[in-house]
Amino acid sequence: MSASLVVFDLDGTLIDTAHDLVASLNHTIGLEGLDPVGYGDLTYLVGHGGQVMIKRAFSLRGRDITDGELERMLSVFVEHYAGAMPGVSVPYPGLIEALDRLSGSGYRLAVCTNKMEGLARRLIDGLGLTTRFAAITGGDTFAVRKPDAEHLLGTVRLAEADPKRTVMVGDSLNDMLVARNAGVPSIGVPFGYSDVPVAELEPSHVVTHFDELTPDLIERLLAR
Ligand SMILES: O=C(O)COP(=O)(O)O
Ligand SMILES: [Mg+2]
Repeated sequence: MSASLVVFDLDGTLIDTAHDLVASLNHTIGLEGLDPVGYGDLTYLVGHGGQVMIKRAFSLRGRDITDGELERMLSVFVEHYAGAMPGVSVPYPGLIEALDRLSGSGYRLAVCTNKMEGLARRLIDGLGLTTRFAAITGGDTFAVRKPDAEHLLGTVRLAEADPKRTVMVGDSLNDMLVARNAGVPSIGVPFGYSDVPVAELEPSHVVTHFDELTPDLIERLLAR
């Protein structure tokens, strides 16, 4: 039988990255004289990769940005963010226990994030979590990214698992859409960076704490 897989989004799902993202973004846009963004802005800014985050921060402040400026700002951001990693970013409560529980029951685990793969790997590595994952893919791993089904299906292939035995866990619209597009059940978490309540994104199921993420729940969703 081919392997079963639980795929996690990164920012706002596995790891609370809010403080470090805000610090590095504000460092970056501050160089251009923009007023800092706050934690409340992350629901609009995060989930589509670094470029979109910077572009949206500029638009929040009513400023246009050229492609050349964007490229320069992105490298400033990446250098600052990568240099501080893992900073004060931490796994959400109960995550490690949930990963232990799922691995212990034979599930493979993977990460599918729109963060650049290099940043994602550095963060996951800095938190000592790399060996837990059969695959880690980012917004620049494939030619497409979430919500394109191929980002998730490519992650499943790298993890050598069965898409029919895969569940996606995420905090935002792109996570629910990629799951739907790939034909896999989704689990929403309410503690991330969605701009609407996660239930409104119509995941197959919502867990409010990782204590609720059990092999039994995964099997119930796969049986539907
Ligand atoms: O916007 C990003 O950089 C990534 O966000 P994600 O991990 O929620 O996909
Ligand atoms: Mg997310």
